[in-house]
Amino acid sequence: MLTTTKVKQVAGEITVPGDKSISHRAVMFSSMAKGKAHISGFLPGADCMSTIDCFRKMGVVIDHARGDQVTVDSQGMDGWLEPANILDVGNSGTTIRLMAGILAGRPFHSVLIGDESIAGRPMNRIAQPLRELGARIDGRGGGEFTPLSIRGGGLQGIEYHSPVASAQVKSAILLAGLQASGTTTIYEPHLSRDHTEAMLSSFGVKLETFAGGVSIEGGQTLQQQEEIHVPGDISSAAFLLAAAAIVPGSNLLIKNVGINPTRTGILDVLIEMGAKLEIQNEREQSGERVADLYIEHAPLRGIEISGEIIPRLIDEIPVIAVIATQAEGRTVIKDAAELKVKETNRIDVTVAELRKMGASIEPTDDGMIIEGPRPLQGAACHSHGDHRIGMAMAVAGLVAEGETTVSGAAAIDISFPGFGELLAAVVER
Ligand SMILES: O=C(O)C1=C[C@@H](OP(=O)(O)O)[C@@H](O)[C@H](O)C1
Ligand SMILES: C=C(OP(=O)(O)O)C(=O)O
Repeated sequence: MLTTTKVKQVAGEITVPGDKSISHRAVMFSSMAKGKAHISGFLPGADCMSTIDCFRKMGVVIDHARGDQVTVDSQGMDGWLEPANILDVGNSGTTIRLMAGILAGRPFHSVLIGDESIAGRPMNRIAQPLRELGARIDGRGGGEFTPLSIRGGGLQGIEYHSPVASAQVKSAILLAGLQASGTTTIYEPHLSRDHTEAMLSSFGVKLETFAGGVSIEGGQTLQQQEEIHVPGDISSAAFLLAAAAIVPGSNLLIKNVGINPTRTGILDVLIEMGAKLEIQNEREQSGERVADLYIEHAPLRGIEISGEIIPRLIDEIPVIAVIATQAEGRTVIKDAAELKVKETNRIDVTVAELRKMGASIEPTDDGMIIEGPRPLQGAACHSHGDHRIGMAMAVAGLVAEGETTVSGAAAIDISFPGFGELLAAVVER
């Protein structure tokens, strides 16, 4: 259980754990390449540990002796063993969908399962295009749900128009396309995070990105990277930025955060809402933009958030709703129906939990509407097993009268181990 109470200030200089999306890909791509890679800044969260576990089951030697340091030693994809047992992705949507794309190209049989939350998340969004590429994929409910059974190999490139702006869909198809004959092209309605494209490029794979999509030529070999540096996760930084944005008198510096433009919607939103935010010391590291983020509290106003920005802040919406409760006026979040198929239905769960604290928040078909500012009262909140909900409610507790308890806080370890301790270190009571 995590408990928070009203604080006087949020202040300090901190770093946050490594980026989850980039950590997954660092393990995946160095396992696909032949040779040894060292990863620093790796996120030792439960989701990325699930990814490590899957590759170990195929014979890749992965050493994770210290928190954020990982060494991968692989024979390359052609040297992987057909897994003798099921591959368990735990709570990780990124692991199951990207693994499915990778395994679709392997000439063997594999079975992917996950936890209860994964069991309810849609898989035909990847299984159907992977079948078009030639993989044999089946699962419960006509292939929509886990367990997913994959018999891969013999792929042929396709052209695919994705109905959703999803990096997991795009990545699964690109990773299968890399193992197919001919060209694979994927079009997406808005640009989703492009860490797969960026990291594949640093492994020497040629991709062609253009407005609306990306193409990959099959049969290319990944060149092992000796060193991969993972920046701090902007999606984790978002909870601390939100805390500083809503608690009057706050000032916080978060160093070494990834600021890939496909992820910085939260920064655009904070600036538009009126927070004083500075992006300092911008630089490049392992093919990704990195910077230090400085934020000061300032009066906030409600805004509309919709369209192309949604995929650039999709995981930050629960905490954006928390910020909106403290902003003057109405915040409208639209075009975010994808929230319904995350670890929980994040529209319903965000609304239910924030209402317990006295927020004025209405769910809509594709988002939510929040009226602010509203004084919040401490409440008995629940993560519903969703890390981002747990952290969002803990942040809301920093401006609420009385005590806010978050049960099911263990889920926070999925993406942000040490969150409670870090938050405690920057608040002044
Ligand atoms: O590719 C990734 O690393 C991710 C993509 C997003 O999911 P979708 O692709 O389903 O939008 C995001 O919500 C998830 O946390 C991580
Ligand atoms: C949706 C998320 O992750 P995943 O899809 O990998 O489970 C998340 O981290 O908020």
